[in-house]
Amino acid sequence: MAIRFEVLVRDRRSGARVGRLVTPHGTFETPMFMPVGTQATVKTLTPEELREIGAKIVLANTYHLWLRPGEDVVAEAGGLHRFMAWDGAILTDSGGFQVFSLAERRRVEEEGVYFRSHLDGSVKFMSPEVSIAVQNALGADIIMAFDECPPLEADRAYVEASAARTLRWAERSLRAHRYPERQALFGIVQGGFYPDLRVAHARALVALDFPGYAVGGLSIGEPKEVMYRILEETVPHLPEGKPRYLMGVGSPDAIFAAVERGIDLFDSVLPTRIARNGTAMTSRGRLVVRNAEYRRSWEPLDANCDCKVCRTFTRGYLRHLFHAEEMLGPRLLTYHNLYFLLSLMEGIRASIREGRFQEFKEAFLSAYYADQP
Ligand SMILES: Nc1nc2c(CCNCC3CCCC3)c3[nH]c(NCCc4ccccc4)nc3cc2c(=O)[nH]1
Ligand SMILES: [Zn+2]
Repeated sequence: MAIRFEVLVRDRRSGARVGRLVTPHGTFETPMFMPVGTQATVKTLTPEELREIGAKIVLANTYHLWLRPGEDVVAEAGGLHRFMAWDGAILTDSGGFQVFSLAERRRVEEEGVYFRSHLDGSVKFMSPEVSIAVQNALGADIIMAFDECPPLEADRAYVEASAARTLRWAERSLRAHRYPERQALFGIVQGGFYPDLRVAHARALVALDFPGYAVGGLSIGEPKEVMYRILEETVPHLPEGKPRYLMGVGSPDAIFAAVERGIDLFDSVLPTRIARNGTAMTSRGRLVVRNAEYRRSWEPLDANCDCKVCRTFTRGYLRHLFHAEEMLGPRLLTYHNLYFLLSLMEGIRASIREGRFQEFKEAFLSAYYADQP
């Protein structure tokens, strides 16, 4: 078994649960947030810093690494873990979503997707077989089936046809997978915002007996209530004893809502992306360090955070770094934002264990969104 998962504690008032996920590169408890390291690096941080902040599993991207440096190069280095010197767990996305969100002029066929590389404009072709071969070469502990995430504005007919094709692609992904004993292949549930299509797709994927399941096709601009409703309709049809991964979600409110609907794993570029733009996530909401009000502020980013950044630097200094365009600015905010999210996950796990998840959620969200309308 490439991975083992077991539910340790169930919340009595919601679908929230604490689980334990065992991988060849470490064991950790869920719910868990997975920092995104698209091009084999969580931007600006070293693997040692990732360990310091408590990261247990990071994401890398098939699409990017296939185009550059090439999966053959990474394989020659001994695989992703050796290449990036990260001995924790790694999950690679299948590249489907990135083709649809990055490449220009793409064409989706039964065979796969033709598109132009965003790097040099050359014509490329990606399919379940190509995606799985690349993910097998990269060597991540968890890999994803090749899927299509339909655009937000797709109509029911398109979504239905796309989900049916994604199901056929899921079967092709399973057949193409060469190392099921050491890389766990997760299926990805699609079906747009149509509960009946979601349930049918979930059941069909469950019949294929994947070791874990992702809920895809969400967090693409739909209202949060729509996402929450789709989770309510979909998650109950996924096996209780297998991990559930909600793709592309990383804001505190959405994380809480998804945890209480039974989600175990999350990923988002949000904390690292806004950090590089100078926005910190703090216990009292977002804080834009560039603001003039912090020019002479000698307090930490977050008085309730015990991370190295909050124990060492002040808001005034961080504001200066961003105004001076010093590279230390994005580094320090990335370090803090990931620490903040990873400690939020620790708080969620503890609250589920102690039967006070709802209270923890209300207290955290009222402080985090206090000043916002
Ligand atoms: N295969 C697949 N991947 C999806 C992803 C990518 C998840 N992160 C991958 C990492 C691997 C490397 C890159 C990312 C998604 N990300 C989002 N929303 C993110 C929205 C967002 C965008 C920017 C900022 C914040 C939120 N929805 C997603 C749906 C799917 C999907 O159906 N199928
Ligand atoms: Zn901090």
